Amino acid sequence: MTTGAPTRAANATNALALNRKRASARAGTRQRQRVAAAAVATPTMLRTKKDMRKWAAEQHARGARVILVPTMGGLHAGHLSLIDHAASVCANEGDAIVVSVYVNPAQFAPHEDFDTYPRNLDDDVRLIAETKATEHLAVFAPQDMYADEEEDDDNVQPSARLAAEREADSAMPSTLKTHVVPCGSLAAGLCAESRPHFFGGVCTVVLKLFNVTSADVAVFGEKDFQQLCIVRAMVRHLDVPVRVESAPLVRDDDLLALSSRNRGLSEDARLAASSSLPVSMLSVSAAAEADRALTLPADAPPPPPTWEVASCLEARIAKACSEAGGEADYVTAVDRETLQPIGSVKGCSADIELPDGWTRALPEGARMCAAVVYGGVRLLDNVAL
Ligand SMILES: Nc1ncnc2c1ncn2[C@@H]1O[C@H](COP(=O)(O)OP(=O)(O)OP(=O)(O)O)[C@@H](O)[C@H]1O
Ligand SMILES: CC(C)(CO)[C@@H](O)C(=O)[O-]
Ligand code: BAL
Repeated sequence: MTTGAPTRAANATNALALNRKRASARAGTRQRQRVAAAAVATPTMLRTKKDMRKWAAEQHARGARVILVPTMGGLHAGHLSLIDHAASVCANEGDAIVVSVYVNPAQFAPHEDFDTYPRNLDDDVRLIAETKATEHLAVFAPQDMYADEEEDDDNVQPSARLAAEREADSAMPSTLKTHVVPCGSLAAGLCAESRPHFFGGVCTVVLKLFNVTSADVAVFGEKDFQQLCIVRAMVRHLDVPVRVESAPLVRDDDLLALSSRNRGLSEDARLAASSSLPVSMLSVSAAAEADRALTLPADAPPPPPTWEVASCLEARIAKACSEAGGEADYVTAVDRETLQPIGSVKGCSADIELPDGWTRALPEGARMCAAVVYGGVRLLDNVAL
């Protein structure tokens, strides 16, 4: 950045400090809730769709709502913040929370990390139990997610059933003939470009989870911003009777967005990632916030065109990441509702000279989204602009 750099740097530092303060306040809230609910029992384990449906029916029969927190396991404080959000923001007294733990084969391409994705159900259940989020807490870790119940009736030999479950749990099952594939611009760019199969797999399993859990409310994290937008759209377009709630992105102490895949980073890759991706993202976010508050003299030059500002910010983040050894899959400023890019298709130089207050050219509701690969691990981040 060229002009006003000290102010922007100070703002970036403040934003980082604020982020840490918020994280610690959230941890404090969680701690208080744990103390308040210290007598709560361990969660109910549900391993089949049938058991899940029975538990949900029992909750509804006593007048409670079912709040679903879908995850793929490998739980960390980002996931726990969703459970906190479910308990402290979404739930009324007596409502039930079910956390699903399922590594969904349908959202992985054959060359992706399905086999090595972190799986440790015992640890996950322990962490969920420690939240003591509510008295009515369950873990749904299905062994028969893609089993076809029409075919899978009581006459099926146990060995055949086991084989079907293994298939369903280890690869995209050949029996799955119906998929939910989101179309349109929300599912056209960002992650969909390098993972074209991804959102079809996500929507298929999320709709199945909504149906099997009979969820009234479901909580998703803003860390997976495009996923959240696509799930919201699916619910609207297919009239799914579930209220979708979102919880803010949670960062680790080194500011990296918490993610199950972070545990695949080597020490060097972790340092490279944390020193470039979140720092550059939070800096541009802080710069945009500071510029909006800036009072410019009447004779100040007009800001450059929107596309140029957005492209320049993208280029600066991509440059910071690549200098640290990251490989940007995308760094794209989008409208937060439509996910339409607001930069230029061609992009621009990271070093372009721009006047004071220049990020004011950005439209309301712009969001910077990025996916960057460090040491073979693909990390997501996004910030408001
Ligand atoms: N750091 C985070 N802050 C807020 N929500 C998060 C965070 N990490 C994950 N979530 C949310 O948790 C839910 C389950 O995500 P998932 O189990 O895929 O975890 P993940 O850490 O995102 O894993 P991955 O490494 O595969 O991206 C999603 O709604 C996701 O947005
Ligand atoms: C929503 C989800 C649990 C579906 O498998 C997954 O995509 C995730 O963990 O974000
Ligand atoms: N949270 C994203 C899950 C995935 O990458 O498959």
